[in-house]
Amino acid sequence: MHHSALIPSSASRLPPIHLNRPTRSQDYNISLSFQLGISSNTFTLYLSCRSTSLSICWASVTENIAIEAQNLNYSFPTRQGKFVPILKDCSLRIPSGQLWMLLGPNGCGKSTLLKILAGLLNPTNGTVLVKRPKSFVFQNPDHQQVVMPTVEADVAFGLGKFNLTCDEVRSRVSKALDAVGMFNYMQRPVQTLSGGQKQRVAIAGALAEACKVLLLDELTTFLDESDQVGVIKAVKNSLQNSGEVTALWVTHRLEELEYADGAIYMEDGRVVTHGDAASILDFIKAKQSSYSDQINS
Ligand SMILES: Nc1ncnc2c1ncn2[C@@H]1O[C@H](COP(=O)(O)OP(=O)(O)OP(=O)(O)O)[C@@H](O)[C@H]1O
Repeated sequence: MHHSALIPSSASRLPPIHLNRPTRSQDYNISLSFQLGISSNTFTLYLSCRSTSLSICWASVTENIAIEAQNLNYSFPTRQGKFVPILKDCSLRIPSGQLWMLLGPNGCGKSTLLKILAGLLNPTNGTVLVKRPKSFVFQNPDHQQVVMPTVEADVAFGLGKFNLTCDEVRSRVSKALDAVGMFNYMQRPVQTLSGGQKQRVAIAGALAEACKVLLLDELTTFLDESDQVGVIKAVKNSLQNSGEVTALWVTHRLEELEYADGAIYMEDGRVVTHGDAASILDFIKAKQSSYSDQINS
C-alpha cells in the first residue's frame, strides 16, 4: 500500500525528512495518530514512512467528522499461535450528528469493528479516530450498564465521576430521559422495564454523560417490533435534540435503514461499500435479488 493512501488530500504536507535506510529491505508504512484537545478542533499527526524517507504532515480532522478509520486490520490469535484475520483493510468516515448503520452477514466482523472503534479492542494495524466522550451500549439489556434500583438513580450513577451539583445532576438526568422518551419512568424500578425501555435508559445514561459518539451493538435483536421502533426513534430523537451526538448502530434489520443517514455494508471482514442509507439499501436489495435468482435458476 502506498503511503499517500493514509494521508488526507486536504493535509498540508511538510517537506520530507530523510532518514537512514531501514535495516529491512522492503518498503513499509507507519501511521500514528494523536488526538489533542486544542480548542474545539482535533488535529492528527500522520507519519508515513517509505523506504528511505519519512514525511510528516499535520491534518486538521474537520469538526464535522466524528468517526474515522483508515486501513484497519484485526487478527485473533489462536491457541496454536497463529493469527486469524477478522478485519481486512477497513476504512470509513462518519460525519458528526448523524445516525449510521453497520450491516453485513453473520460473522463478517461488525461487532469486532465496533469494539475497535469503542477502544475495547486494539487493531492489529491502521488508524482510528473517534470523538470523545464515546459510549458503547451492549446488545442484551439485561447484561448491560443498568445497575441501580430506579431509572433516575441508574442514569445519575454514571455522573458520579463528574464534579456536579445535585441540581446539575437532576437537570442532566431529566434531559437525557426526556430525549429517549423515558421521562415519566424516572421513579420506576429498572427490573420492571421492558427490554427496549432498558435499552433507552442505557442510552440516556450515555447522553447524560454528554457523550459525543454512541456505539450501539445490535440493540434491537431481542426486542419485539414496538420496542425496536421505540429504541431507534429514541436514538434518532437524541441526535436531533443535541445536534452533535453521532451514533453507529449495528443491525441485521434492513427496515431500520429508513431511520439512518448513512450506512456501511461489510462482508468477510471488509467494508464493501459505505454511503447514504438509500444507496446502501438499493445495493443490499440488488445483492439479495441476484442471490435469489441464482438459487431459483
Ligand atoms: N474471541 C474470539 N476469538 C476468535 N474468533 C472470534 C472471537 N470473536 C469473534 N470471532 C470471530 O470473528 C469473526 C467476526 O465476528 P463478529 O462478532 O465481529 O461478527 P459480526 O458480523 O458481528 O457477527 P454477528 O452478526 O453474527 O453478530 C467471526 O468469524 C467470529 O467467529
